[in-house]
Amino acid sequence: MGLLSIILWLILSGIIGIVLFFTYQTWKHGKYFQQKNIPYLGAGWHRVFKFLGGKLSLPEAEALIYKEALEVGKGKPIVGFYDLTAAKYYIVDLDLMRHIYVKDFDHFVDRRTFAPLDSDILFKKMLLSLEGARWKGLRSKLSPTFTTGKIRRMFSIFEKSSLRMCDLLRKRVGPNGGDYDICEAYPKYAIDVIASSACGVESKAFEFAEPGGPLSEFETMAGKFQLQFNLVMFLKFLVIMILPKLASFLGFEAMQLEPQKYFLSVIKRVMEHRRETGERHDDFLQLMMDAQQGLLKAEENSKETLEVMTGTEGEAVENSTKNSFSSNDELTDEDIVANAVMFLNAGFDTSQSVLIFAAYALAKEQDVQEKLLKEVKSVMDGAGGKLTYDGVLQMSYLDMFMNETLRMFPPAAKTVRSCVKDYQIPGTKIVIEKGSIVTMPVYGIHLDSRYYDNPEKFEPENFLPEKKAQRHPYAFAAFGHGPRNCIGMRFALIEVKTAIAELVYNFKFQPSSRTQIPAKFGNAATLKPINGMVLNITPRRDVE
Ligand code: HEM
Repeated sequence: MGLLSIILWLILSGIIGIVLFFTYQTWKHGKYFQQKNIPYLGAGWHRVFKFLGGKLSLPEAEALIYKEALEVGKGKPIVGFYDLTAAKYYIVDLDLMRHIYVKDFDHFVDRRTFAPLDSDILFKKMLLSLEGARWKGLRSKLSPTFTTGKIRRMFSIFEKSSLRMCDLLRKRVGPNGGDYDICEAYPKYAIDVIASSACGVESKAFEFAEPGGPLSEFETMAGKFQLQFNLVMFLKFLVIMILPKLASFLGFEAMQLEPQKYFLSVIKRVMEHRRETGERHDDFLQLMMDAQQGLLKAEENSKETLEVMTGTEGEAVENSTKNSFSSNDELTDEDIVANAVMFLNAGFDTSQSVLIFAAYALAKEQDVQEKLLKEVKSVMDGAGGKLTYDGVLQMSYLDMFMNETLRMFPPAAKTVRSCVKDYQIPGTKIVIEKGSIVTMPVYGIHLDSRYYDNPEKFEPENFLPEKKAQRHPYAFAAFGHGPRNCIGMRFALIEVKTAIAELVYNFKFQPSSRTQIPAKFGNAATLKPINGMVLNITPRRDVE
């Protein structure tokens, strides 16, 4: 037998081995759910092949899983499913979600565990990936930095960056307007805001804005964190999830090492400079440095800090849950740097995603844009054309508009929890065992006609106070819920509202002949259009 034949046999045996492995796992998990009398969705090979063949984007796959889960579940609150890495409980009932997110949170403190790889130097210290008591300690330390008072002090950062973005748009479309791919401007805005507010540095994103020219170093490095799922990435993550030791041996990383090292050195330098000079700034880095010194102690028990910490407003959280957050852990310099990078990463990707689809919705729904303009103009004209923090809070239609954008285009299609102690589903005999993974759909419920009359239609009125009051509060989950929800929610909402208010005040958005309607999604980690977002944008003369 020649060498070529041996290689071919080895490859063939490998493929057969992999197919047999996944087939066995699919069957094994099916048995597991069958014994528990839980409907089983299987591994969804049709979805996997369509996704790998480019026929189904990640968000579309999520929407399909939800649809199939409702069909297979036939009214049951929970469905079993195997995602090629583990068996998962898929929750389709909003009351059960409330239990998992909030009421019985003590059983679901962690996200999905996957051992951080040796190469991920910062990842393992980030709030996003920490677990148990260490996560609780850090969440309690970071919560005072995300209250509205702190965000108000950062407003000048949003304002400055949004004006820079308007200047860029004017340059690109000229005085008479033209077609423009908004996917160039929004990452610049998002990185400019988050560089100043999280890392205490200027991103220079708007200074490096020659068409076709290089991006600033900061923007380039942040861009390297953005994941695009293709076959290679899919296989890499499969190995990281199933065989973390092999992944470490092969030098795989969940988060790219080059930008981790870059941001580590940039932020450490800023911290050293501040310590040497005593210079202070209104940003997260300063707040974390203050927390390290114990200077935020007085605020740790304020009502708003508790709301940020537990992700709840007016929702009952067990006292045991609240109390378990207290921690004497020191905040180290490494913790500060890791979490500044995490804010950068979490804020950069999600905010630009929301802004892209907000602009798309404005262009497509001209009546919505007119209503929004009316509100923005009345508030900003009253302040001499200036946007203020209080002005943004006054804009109730803008608030509804942003929520509707987040409903139809949530950057994260699902949330995940890991069960940390056995949990009996209320009213049933079903026990979710410790170590199991629980998935809560976001995109699916946002498009469910049981919760929204006309879910495919963009209608900010869905968020009128009376409509919200009639709806289950968990039918909207763009920021997740409960103590493990998005800690940056308040910050993110002001950030995107500021940008949209400035843009609507200064420009008219219309579809161009190159606008893809309906929008088609790509396979980035957060919701993104597949081929950019070209819109027709015209400066409004009456505000020049
Ligand atoms: C519109 C923008 C944003 C959206 C839609 C968003 C959405 C989310 C979602 C869905 C989660 C998971 C929640 C859960 O599991 O229940 C999350 C977690 C998180 N987000 Fe955001 N996010 C946004 C912006 C930001 C910003 C600007 C920051 C920081 C400055 C941030 C920091 C975080 C952190 C640290 C976590 C993990 C919290 C924890 O594990 O305790 N996010 N976000």
